[in-house]
Amino acid sequence: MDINEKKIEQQRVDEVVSKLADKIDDTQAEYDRAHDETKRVQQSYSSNTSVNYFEVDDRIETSAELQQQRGLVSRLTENESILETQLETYKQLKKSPYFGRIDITEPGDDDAEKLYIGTASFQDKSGEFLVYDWRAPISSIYYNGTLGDVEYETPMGMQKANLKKKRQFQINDGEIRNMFDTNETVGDELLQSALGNQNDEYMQNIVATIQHEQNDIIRDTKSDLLVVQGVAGSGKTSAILQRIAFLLYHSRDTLEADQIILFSPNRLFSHYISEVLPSLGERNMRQVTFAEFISNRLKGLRVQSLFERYEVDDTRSDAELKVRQEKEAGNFMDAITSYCDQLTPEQIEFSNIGFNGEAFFTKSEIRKVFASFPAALKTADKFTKTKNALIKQLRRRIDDETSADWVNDEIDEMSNERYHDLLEGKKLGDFQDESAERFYIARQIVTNRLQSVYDAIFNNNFVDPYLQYRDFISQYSAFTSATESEWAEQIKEFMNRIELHRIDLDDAAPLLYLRDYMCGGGQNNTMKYLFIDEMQDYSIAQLKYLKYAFPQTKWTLLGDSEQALFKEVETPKQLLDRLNSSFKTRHSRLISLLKSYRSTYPITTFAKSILPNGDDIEAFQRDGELPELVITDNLNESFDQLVKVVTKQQQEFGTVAILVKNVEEANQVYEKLHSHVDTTLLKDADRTLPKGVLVIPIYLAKGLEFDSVIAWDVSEKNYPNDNYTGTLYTIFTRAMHSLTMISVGKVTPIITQETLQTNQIKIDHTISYD
Ligand SMILES: Nc1ncnc2c1ncn2[C@@H]1O[C@H](COP(=O)(O)OP(=O)(O)OP(=O)(O)O)[C@@H](O)[C@H]1O
Repeated sequence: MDINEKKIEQQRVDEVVSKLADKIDDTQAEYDRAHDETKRVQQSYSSNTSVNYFEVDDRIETSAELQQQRGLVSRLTENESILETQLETYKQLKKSPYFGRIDITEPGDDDAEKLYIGTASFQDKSGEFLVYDWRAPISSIYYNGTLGDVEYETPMGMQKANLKKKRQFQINDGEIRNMFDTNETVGDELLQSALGNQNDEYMQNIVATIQHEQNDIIRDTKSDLLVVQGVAGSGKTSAILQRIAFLLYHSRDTLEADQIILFSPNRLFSHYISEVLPSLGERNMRQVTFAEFISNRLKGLRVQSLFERYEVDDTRSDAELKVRQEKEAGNFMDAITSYCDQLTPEQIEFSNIGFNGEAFFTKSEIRKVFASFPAALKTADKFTKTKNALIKQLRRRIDDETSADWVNDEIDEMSNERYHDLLEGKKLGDFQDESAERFYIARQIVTNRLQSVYDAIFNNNFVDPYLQYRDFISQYSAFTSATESEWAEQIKEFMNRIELHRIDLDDAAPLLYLRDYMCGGGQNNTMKYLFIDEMQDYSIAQLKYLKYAFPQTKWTLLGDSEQALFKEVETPKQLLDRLNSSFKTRHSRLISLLKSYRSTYPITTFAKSILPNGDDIEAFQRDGELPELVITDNLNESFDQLVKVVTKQQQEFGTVAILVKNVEEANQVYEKLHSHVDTTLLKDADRTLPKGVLVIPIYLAKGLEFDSVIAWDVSEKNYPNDNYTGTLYTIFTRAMHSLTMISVGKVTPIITQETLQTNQIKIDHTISYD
């Protein structure tokens, strides 16, 4: 490109950077002022709380004043945090103000307008946009349009324009490192350079290089159910994160970050992606793993995690697997719905509500209340009415108790502070006289004492969901592929686990659904968007439960049917058919991503060769070494080779991940390795991903990537059949730059002779790195 052109662009960058510097100074001053103000109010707030509370009037006035002050402090803090975010955004922009430029003409106007696009928008004092946010409607031209006539969507409808030029920049610390004009979505040069970098502790945002098909996912605002089937490394996770940032911008008046929930595969992954949204000036959405979410709702029970389940999967009997398959199907959940709809009072497993070791409400009292409502009402409505009736009875008993001696004694001995706390929210004039106030306080005391009874009613603890689930299964079992005795055995096991306060993953979603649907609870109506990454790891029953739990959400499901661990690979079509028959949504859309960006060309080419439909996957053209396969005669030799490979890889790469099948293997490899090389063994509970040499069971490495991957023991013994294709594929595709496989003896049949002969990999029997 013309040297002069680059000079002109650098001048513009300098101007923008200088204006940003001014803006940073102004915002910093404003922030400092806001901070001082908050501090001042907070100080006067704490001195106000120490006034004396002896006189009734004073007491009540203080309470009202305090509330007002609390409101003021929270408004000031909010203002302060807005300024802080702005400051952070301007500082980021100053380093790299933009990455793209588009020159467009509007219909009827021949003068081309130059628009610069960056991670956030920036206006000068006159209000002129020096940088457009990448999410602004007009910026979509940068991602979608090729030169010529283009259209972009605005709140007022589609607009036309003519795209004259598209230019890309790489700007670091205010210096243009690279710039070129392109007609593509985003030219390969920039992408090459982004992908050539070494792996980082945190995932990076990709806004400068978003690809056309990824842009479709990011900017979709119409679908209620958006399903993305994307091959490994195709940018699914990246796309969801930029999508969240886009939605927060697009619906900024109506959508908050905590109305978005992302179900992620594991905690390491949560940490790995945690910086993407802040780097775009947005707050993180809520993030949770499915096991965490379920455990929260089943307090008191230890829910089996997906990892624990993988660990015991090999030991499951056929009967267990058959029953499990039934429990994971959509039909099972549908049957729960009908079962609950038809329950009679006699069939419901009520239990006593206790207090101080005695029954406060007996189950027969509760059943009687329940049965008093019209049979035609929905079961959940009858539950709500039952709860209201019980709460009414509880209130009456509270009123009766307020004049008890113990209550009077407690008031007399109460400190002023406590008295004041109990008066919280009351205003001057709310009480007629002192005895009314005393009655109010007495009521508060008894209410607090009986809080556990109230909680038990509120939380539906007057029904035993486990016995109810057992009853449901005993009715359901007759109509399934498993025999009644097979079911009976599983129910027994289920009840045994409950005794030990444990529950298997496949029982958790149906049990919760039964409890919540029957009692009419467990729904979150404020959440607006739900994202599920690695959707292939969810059963339809689990998805159905989430659909019930978040009825008002739009769904984005992402996954790769080929990366299903420890089960046969399901074709995308099969997976989608299952989803479609369960999610009867009005606007659903399927987007397929077939291009893989993460790994080098040779790694992707090899990895896809083990898949039945691998030919559909397109490898991004990035050079690298051929994957290497080391075959040894025995375990000891394999460990020796492992040490050599690790030592060599370490010289070149920041992270070397040894990916293994399960915890047992992880321990074994770690034990052998750590005396030779500094090694970290990663466990389920780990939340951060260190650099260096790591040993990780594959299910913990889902969604992650590493500079160099060593696939441990890819032998026939370890991966005997097609059930492991998805597992191996997931392992291979974690590698960004280098992949080495070590096999103790004969290689797994998943890597076929044909693959081995087609010269896409380097095979060594005994390799030496001397
Ligand atoms: N448009 C892009 N620009 C730059 N980098 C990209 C782009 N798309 C994807 N990448 C990079 O490719 C790698 C894989 O992306 P990501 O993890 O989002 O893929 P994925 O489909 O979720 O993968 P998997 O299913 O294998 O976990 C990441 O390093 C990501 O930064």
